[in-house]
Amino acid sequence: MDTFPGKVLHAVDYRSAEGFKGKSVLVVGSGNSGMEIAYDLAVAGATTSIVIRSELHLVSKEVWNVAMTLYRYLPAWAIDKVVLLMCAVVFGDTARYGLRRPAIGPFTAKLTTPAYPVVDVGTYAKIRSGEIRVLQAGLKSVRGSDVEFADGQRHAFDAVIFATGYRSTTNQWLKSDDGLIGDDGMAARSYPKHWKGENGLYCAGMVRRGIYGSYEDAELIAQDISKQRRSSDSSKKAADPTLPCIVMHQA
Ligand SMILES: NC(=O)C1=CN([C@@H]2O[C@H](COP(=O)(O)OP(=O)(O)OC[C@H]3O[C@@H](n4cnc5c(N)ncnc54)[C@H](OP(=O)(O)O)[C@@H]3O)[C@@H](O)[C@H]2O)C=CC1
Ligand SMILES: O=C(O)C(=O)Cc1c[nH]c2ccccc12
Repeated sequence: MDTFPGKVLHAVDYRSAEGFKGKSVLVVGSGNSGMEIAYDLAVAGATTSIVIRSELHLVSKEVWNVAMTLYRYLPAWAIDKVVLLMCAVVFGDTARYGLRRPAIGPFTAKLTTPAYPVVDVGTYAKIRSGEIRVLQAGLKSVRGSDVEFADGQRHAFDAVIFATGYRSTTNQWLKSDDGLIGDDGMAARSYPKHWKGENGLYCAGMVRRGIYGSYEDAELIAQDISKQRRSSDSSKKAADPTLPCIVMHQA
């Protein structure tokens, strides 16, 4: 990227499409961040391309709301069938436009892997109309404003936005050796034994179980803190001077 003359930023620093109107912008990464940023850029009048190098499940907010509701009543494989059927009606065959679906169903994937579906905010309509161009191979090299892709395509861009995801920084600031946090900065132990460490250390939302997973952790932690307060009150001992510490992360 040293020779690239244009603007380069990571999604974390993206605020708006201001300054990108009329520019040719490459978005690298097709998670929820990349797909939302590509939409934002296209609406603002940027000539937008997005790198989608892997399979992904595109869903709509409405379809995913149904999936989350069905979780109380149906097993994951059945929810997958319902979701894929509804998505076929809403989107048609997404693979025609470079959005190939994984073999594993979207709900099974959410429960058993870190992969979360992409919730369409209007990006798909712009891909279908050709307003957003899909590039199906990763970056190979950059020479000046020319970007070469792994499939041999070459295109010139004025700006590149890396929506390539995040790493947890917990281990940079937290010294803990009780095995609560793993080397990757996420929970070391697996669900449902992941949330409570020693000496009032807890973690919430660190096992990639979505928004509802964070909410369950938060409830368990609040109950645990409240239980300890009650037991120290009843024995009339001085309150434990250790304050609880909660590490939170949404991924
Ligand atoms: N509205 C919402 O609900 C939103 C939710 N989120 C959530 O926040 C979290 C972070 O999302 P996000 O920032 O999108 O990150 P993600 O980790 O979800 O996605 C990263 C994307 O970058 C791609 N990528 C990584 N490295 C490269 C590379 N070298 N070349 C090409 N592609 C690459 C990945 O593809 P590959 O799979 O091939 O590695 C993937 O498509 C997720 O849990 C997401 O669901 C984020 C934004 C909005
Ligand atoms: O907690 C989760 O994993 C969720 O998927 C929460 C959720 C429920 N309905 C939605 C619709 C769009 C995006 C997320 C959700």
